[in-house]
Amino acid sequence: MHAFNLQPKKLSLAEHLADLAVEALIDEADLSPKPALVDRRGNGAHTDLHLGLMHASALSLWPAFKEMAEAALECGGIDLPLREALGRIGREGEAAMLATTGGVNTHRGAIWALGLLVAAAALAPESSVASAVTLRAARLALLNDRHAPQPLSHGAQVAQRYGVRGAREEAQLAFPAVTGLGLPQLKRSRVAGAGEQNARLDALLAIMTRLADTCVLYRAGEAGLQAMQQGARAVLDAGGSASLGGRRQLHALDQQLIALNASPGGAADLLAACLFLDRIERGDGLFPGVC
Ligand SMILES: CC(C)(COP(=O)(O)OP(=O)(O)OC[C@H]1O[C@@H](n2cnc3c(N)ncnc32)[C@H](O[C@H]2O[C@H](COP(=O)(O)OP(=O)(O)OP(=O)(O)O)[C@@H](O)[C@H]2O)[C@@H]1O)[C@@H](O)C(=O)NCCC(=O)NCCS
Ligand SMILES: Nc1ncnc2[nH]cnc12
Repeated sequence: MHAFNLQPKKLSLAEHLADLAVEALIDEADLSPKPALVDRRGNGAHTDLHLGLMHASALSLWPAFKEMAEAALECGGIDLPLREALGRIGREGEAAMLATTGGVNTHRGAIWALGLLVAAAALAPESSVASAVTLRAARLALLNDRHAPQPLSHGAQVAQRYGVRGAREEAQLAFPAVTGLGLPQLKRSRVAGAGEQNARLDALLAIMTRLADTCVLYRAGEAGLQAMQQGARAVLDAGGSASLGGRRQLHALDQQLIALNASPGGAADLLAACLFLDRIERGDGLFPGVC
């Protein structure tokens, strides 16, 4: 074989979906300036995370996403064996992530959301509208994985204390923060000429206006959640990330959330889900070259 083989590699559908999921995670991590999150500027409200670690974590998840898509293709329908296979692969993915990051939780919520969406996309590649993919993902999330451990996670603790819906319910409801807030805002900002990076920031902010982000609640309580939701609303009301007024509000929100130690990690995961669905919906090279 030639040292430089410039022929594009033919990807299987599962490999292609895994590529799209990892690209969505890397695009989310790189997007800047995100309030209190890790980005190209720095570590936001985090002491144990940095951009290189987010990239390494995203790359470590490629085999898990590929395996989830393969499991869906093999099962061919929404049933308990598929749900339990996804749970097992998801837990293995979490272990690979923790081994890569030295024990830091970088993408737990993203494995859950993107894992379900990758499987849902593989189940019916011809039905790639976001609302259809998220509905299939919800049907998977509603099935009870009998082997799932029941740890007292941050999300579970916060759900008990504040009675909010977390990552599990977001998926079971077909990702309303993504289909009802993030994706519509992404499209609106693009149409308004905001530019791609600003449109993605606006999508993140739209998600933040309403999400009960259990990371924020765990770290900063209800005051932190209120600051996140109201601050995100203020950026959008001031004209969004592409406007000077919006940028001033965004800077203020970044400072405020860092001071409160309130990192919106759940919203960041859902932005990655939004970018994944956007690519699938637009068919960005989804099937050409895929075997
Ligand atoms: C069903 C699970 C999602 C478990 O959910 P649960 O709520 O019980 O567990 P958590 O461990 O709290 O993880 C949920 C993660 O989801 C993100 N998230 C938060 N709020 C929402 C929301 N409203 N909607 C959607 N997603 C949300 C968030 O992930 C991001 O934050 C992570 C950092 O969070 P945290 O651990 O709290 O970290 P820090 O505050 O930084 O901790 P310290 O440094 O202070 O210690 C980061 O990783 C982002 O990803 C939540 O963390 C599901 O995970 C599950 O059951 N998994 C088992 C395997 C499985 O079945 N997989 C299925 C494969 S498809
Ligand atoms: N960019 C980011 N910063 C911090 N936590 C995250 N969880 C997912 N993406 C994140």
